[in-house]
Order: sequence, then structure tokens, then C-alpha cells
Amino acid sequence: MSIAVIGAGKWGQALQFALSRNFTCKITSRQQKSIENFVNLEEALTCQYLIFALPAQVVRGWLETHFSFSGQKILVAAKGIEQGSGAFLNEIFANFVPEDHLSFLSGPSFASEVIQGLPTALVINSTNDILAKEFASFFPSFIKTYTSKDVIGAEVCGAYKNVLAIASGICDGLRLGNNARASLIARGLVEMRRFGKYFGAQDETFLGLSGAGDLFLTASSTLSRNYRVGLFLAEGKKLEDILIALGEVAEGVFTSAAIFELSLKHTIYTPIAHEIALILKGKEPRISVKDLLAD
Ligand SMILES: NC(=O)c1ccc[n+]([C@@H]2O[C@H](COP(=O)([O-])OP(=O)(O)OC[C@H]3O[C@@H](n4cnc5c(N)ncnc54)[C@H](O)[C@@H]3O)[C@@H](O)[C@H]2O)c1
Ligand SMILES: O=P(O)(O)OC[C@H](O)CO
Repeated sequence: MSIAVIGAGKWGQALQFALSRNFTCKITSRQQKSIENFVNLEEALTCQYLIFALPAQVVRGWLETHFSFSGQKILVAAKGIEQGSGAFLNEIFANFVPEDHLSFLSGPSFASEVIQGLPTALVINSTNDILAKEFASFFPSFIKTYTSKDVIGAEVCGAYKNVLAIASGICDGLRLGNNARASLIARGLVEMRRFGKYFGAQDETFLGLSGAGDLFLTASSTLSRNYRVGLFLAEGKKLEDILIALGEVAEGVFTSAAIFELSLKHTIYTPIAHEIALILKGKEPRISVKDLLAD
């Protein structure tokens, strides 16, 4: 069995750490890094199993430039919707990989905790149940794995919760209180369910690890990059400066624009994501709060 992680950022390295408990797990990235079992891209691409831990916004370009399908089984670990096209990752990957070779990872998973071997529970989502079970079996005992066929549900949850985490960071940054944050998260869950149902997601996904699990985690911790973006926006910092200081990807910034466009196109009521998209374009957060309360 050969397995490789594509992308050696925070999440790629944490996944390689976890999968190395039971197997030799290779890793590659565009810059050479001194990590055990780091290999060049050509070698990584010969592996039977590939895990993609690249930011959602670069996935299409990366696949076009580097990837040619030769039977590899894929687990996509990114969480986001492509800005501009509004494409979900499963739609992008479908241009390059047959559906029965594709699976998607979801659930509460701060890389900084996974890389310490702290426990969590994750979901492998695939229309191919055998593939999902195969990937699920690779994870070490400190990660409990479940499988699901609700690919679009898991994708919407993983992407949408990043936008809601920005909202939650803004709420806390403005010191609106615990009641406000709980209200925001609860209404956010309703909103992301409404959005997901439009695209065919199953109800139970929103109440499980991929939905409520990952949302509660990300929207209530400074370990979340997206939540921290919200905190800094509330302090009046410029988005450009926040992202430079962060130095890592905050997918919610791009996903909020994608949700904004998709919601307008399909007439889906998404007030929180709508306000976050406007705040990221310069709207004053306190005015957004007033508008949300009045809506
Ligand atoms: N960090 C986490 O806790 C975590 C957990 C679950 C899911 N994710 C998701 O995983 C994805 C990656 O996140 P991360 O935390 O590893 O981000 P990161 O910012 O730590 O790392 C991103 C990596 O992608 C590489 N990269 C960027 N543009 C590239 C390009 N054009 N070609 C090749 N490589 C490129 C960077 O060099 C970097 O190594 C995101 O979608 C994120 O939402 C992250
Ligand atoms: O740090 P964030 O906000 O990108 O969140 C990381 C993970 O998605 C949490 O499950």
C-alpha cells in the first residue's frame, strides 16, 4: 500500500503525522521541506492513495497543471467553495477523477491538535462506500472515523462553517456577549442547512460531525484562522493586513464570496453569509449586526 499527502501546510503535515502511525505516508509540496518521507511530486503521484491538502482556491489550477489520472484513489481534505465559479470541490475533481475514486474528509479537526495526537472523530464521505471504508481504516486509533455517502452535505458544512466562524469572531471581537454568539451559531446552522438542502445535502449531516461538530469547533476557538480573521475585522484591521499577518489560508474569506454569488443566483436566503461577504468588501461590522437583527 502506498499513500501520499499533496500539500505540506498545517493540515497536510497533521494528516501525514496521523497516517504515519500505521503506514509509511509520503508528503510533497511545491517547496522542499525537511519532513520525514518528504518526496518530490513525481514520486508522490505514483502512490495508490493520494490525500489533497491544498487550499480550495488553488485545486483546479493544480490539477490542470500537475495531475493525470492513472487509477489513484483520492481523499480531498480541503474545505471551501471556489470563488468566481461557485464550484464545489467534488465538481472540480470530477473533471479529473472518476467519481468512484473520490472521497472527501470532514469533521472537527484543528491541525494543531491532530499533530499532537489528541483525539477527534472524522467522516470520510464518498458515493463509493468501499473506498470510504478503505480510507477510514487508514486512520490511527486516536481518530475515530465514520463514513457517509453525503458528499455535497459534507462539503457544504466544511465550507460554510468557515464563513460562520468569521461571523462568530466578529461577534466576539465586538464584545456582543455569549447570548449573541450562541444565537449567531444556531441561526448559522439553520442557514447552512437551508443552503445545503438546495444542493441536495441530507438533513442528518448538519447535526453530525461534519455540520454541528465542525461549526461549534471553528466558531468558538481562537485556534481557528477564520475566527481570528473575524476578531481582527471587528478591531477595524484591514482584510489585506489580516491575511498577511495570518500567513495561512482562511478559506471563509473566499467561500463567503462564492456563497454570496450562489445564493443570489439560486435565490437562497443566506443573511449571515451575505453580511460577511459585505464586511469583507468594507462594510462596517456594527452596521451588519444592526441589519441582521432587523432582517
Ligand atoms: N489547518 C487545519 O486545521 C485544517 C483542518 C481541516 C481542513 N483544513 C483545510 O485544508 C486546506 C489546507 O489548509 P492548511 O491548513 O494546510 O493551509 P496552510 O495555509 O497551512 O497550507 C497551505 C499549503 O498549500 C500550499 N499551496 C498554496 N498554494 C499552492 C499552489 N498554487 N500550488 C501548490 N501548493 C500551494 C502552501 O504552500 C501551503 O503549504 C484548506 O482548505 C483548509 O480549510 C485545514
Ligand atoms: O483554522 P480554520 O478556521 O481553517 O479551521 C480548521 C478546521 O477546518 C477545523 O475543523
